[in-house]
Amino acid sequence: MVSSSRGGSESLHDSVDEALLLKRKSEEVLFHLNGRCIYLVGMMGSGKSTVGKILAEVLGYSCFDSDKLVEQAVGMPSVAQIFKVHSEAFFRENESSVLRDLSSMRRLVVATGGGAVIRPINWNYMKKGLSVWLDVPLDALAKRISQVGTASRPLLDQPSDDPYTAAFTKLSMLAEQRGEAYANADARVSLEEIAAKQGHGDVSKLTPTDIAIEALLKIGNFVTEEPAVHGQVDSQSRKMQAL
Ligand SMILES: Nc1ncnc2c1ncn2[C@@H]1O[C@H](COP(=O)(O)OP(=O)(O)O)[C@@H](O)[C@H]1O
Ligand SMILES: O=C(O)C1=C[C@@H](OP(=O)(O)O)[C@@H](O)[C@H](O)C1
Ligand SMILES: [Mg+2]
Repeated sequence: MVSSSRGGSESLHDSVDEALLLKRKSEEVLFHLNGRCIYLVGMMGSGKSTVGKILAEVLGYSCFDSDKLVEQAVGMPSVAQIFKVHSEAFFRENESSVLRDLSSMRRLVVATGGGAVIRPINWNYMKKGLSVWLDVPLDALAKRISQVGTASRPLLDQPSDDPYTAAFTKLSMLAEQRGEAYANADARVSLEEIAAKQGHGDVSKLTPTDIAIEALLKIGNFVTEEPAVHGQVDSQSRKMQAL
């Protein structure tokens, strides 16, 4: 579990509170999910792989990272190498095959690659489950990526004296090209909204656990508002049963 940066007993209480909140929220959504998979979408560096692991753990789901599955399928150690030896188009074909295979499975959290949203066929696969967009301001993405480096992200990997500005410029171009593609997701988790709710407005203070809690909240809103799914009881029927 990722704890906040505060120290001593305050930090311990925060961690316990977060863990309890995560558990409670996951129990609330599990019934309505009825085994459906969760697909995390969002730009490079938005935290899909990191938050995916937390969500899978609390939901008792398995976590898969589509980039890793493409590496396995192709038999190469990194996405960067696949782009270099083959091409982006080859990577995208394999990414779609991986998403197709995953779409017939249940109880998975899938951290997709940032570009998975651009192919309509991938949405056919992801719509078998529930998709969640991690919406992170470009400035925060560029800061994260310039800290960890771009070696594993070939679309951002250009030599530069100013890694932050280089990442920011390229991410802005990609965001423009991808337009509204991320907004096809069933639920949106906005880091700006979470930071505003916490009263500080600083997205860099949000832990992956904060984001996972918000994701469960948004998933909960989606699943309780959708029409009843076959074999499931909708929220109205549950209220009636409780009377
Ligand atoms: N909430 C967060 N705050 C700070 N750094 C984060 C947060 N979430 C993820 N990171 C870091 O940002 C980088 C990108 O995260 P990752 O989960 O790999 O994103 P994605 O899979 O969306 O590209 C990683 O180094 C990760 O440790
Ligand atoms: O946005 C993209 O087009 C890409 C995102 C990467 O995944 P992450 O979003 O996990 O970094 C990876 O699939 C590849 O480098 C291309
Ligand atoms: Mg990732």
